[in-house]
Amino acid sequence: MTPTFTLADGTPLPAVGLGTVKAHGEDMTATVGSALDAGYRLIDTALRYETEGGVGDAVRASSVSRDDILVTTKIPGRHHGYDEAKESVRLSLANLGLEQIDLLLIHWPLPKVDKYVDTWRSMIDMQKDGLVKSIGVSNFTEAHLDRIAQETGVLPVVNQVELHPYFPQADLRAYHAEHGIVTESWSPLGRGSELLKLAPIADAAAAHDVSAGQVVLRWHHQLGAVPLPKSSNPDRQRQNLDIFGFELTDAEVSAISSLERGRIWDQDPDTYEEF
Ligand SMILES: NC(=O)C1=CN([C@@H]2O[C@H](COP(=O)(O)OP(=O)(O)OC[C@H]3O[C@@H](n4cnc5c(N)ncnc54)[C@H](OP(=O)(O)O)[C@@H]3O)[C@@H](O)[C@H]2O)C=CC1
Ligand SMILES: O=C(O)C(=O)[C@@H](O)[C@H](O)C(=O)CO
Repeated sequence: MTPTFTLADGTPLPAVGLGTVKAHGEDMTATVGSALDAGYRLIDTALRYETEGGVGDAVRASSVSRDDILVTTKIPGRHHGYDEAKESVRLSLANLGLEQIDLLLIHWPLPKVDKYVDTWRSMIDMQKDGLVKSIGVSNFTEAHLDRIAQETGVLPVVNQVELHPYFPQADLRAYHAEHGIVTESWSPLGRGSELLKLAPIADAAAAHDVSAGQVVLRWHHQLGAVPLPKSSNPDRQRQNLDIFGFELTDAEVSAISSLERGRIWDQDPDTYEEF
């Protein structure tokens, strides 16, 4: 069984989840189905990915109990605002074919649009109404988190952010730890880039007789973050979940963190917009 973190609202969150940004032509129902068979219990989707249908089909078809699966989805920029957020959830529930969203996130803060506080208020109310179990955010900076805390008194239980060896996010992780927010890592493998071939990662893989991908995902775990690797390949899915049988040394963790050079895609949450 995959270990879990406990969210501030008491919900257990699996320590690794499956990302579902779709490769061209991919059958997401098959991808999520094989992941559930492999032991994944946390599935990350978004209205914007257009993969909610495949995720929901796989969850409903699976022999794994619905209660044991945690489905995350996200409110896109086009649905920021109090009423718009409710419409977003109505669409997501219909796409997923599920009664409740387990973890709902604001996908990006879009500070220039300046509606993320209203969106957050709507999510607080939807949680009270039982449409949504846990509420969190994605791509929020410390300033965005401070603002929703000040204006609503409610902190997110999760902040899902870009995090990989090129961008370890030490300051934001420290803020999260101080405020009881669990860090989720998006693009945890740097999208399977040349990053996986770099010396500190390849050396640790050889030392522990595991793959480079497993080393990077274990590095996330030892930083206290929950990686959401995407793979449609059943062998890599199993490998990406199998990171709890070895431990990186402090020196290996530091060497991997020292690869830091910044965001890969130049998506600064203060300025980046997508709808
Ligand atoms: N909140 C946000 O703003 C964002 C959230 N996300 C979420 O994070 C998830 C993961 O991020 P993503 O950008 O997909 O990138 P990842 O870092 O997860 O990389 C995915 C790529 O790596 C390959 N891969 C998977 N496992 C391995 C392995 N062990 N060794 C080598 N290559 C591997 C995959 O190919 P293959 O399928 O063939 O295995 C795929 O091409 C997304 O799917 C999405 O759910 C992503 C971006 C932004
Ligand atoms: O995949 C996501 O969740 C996103 O927010 C995307 O915008 C992602 O960052 C991307 O692919 C941008 O090119």
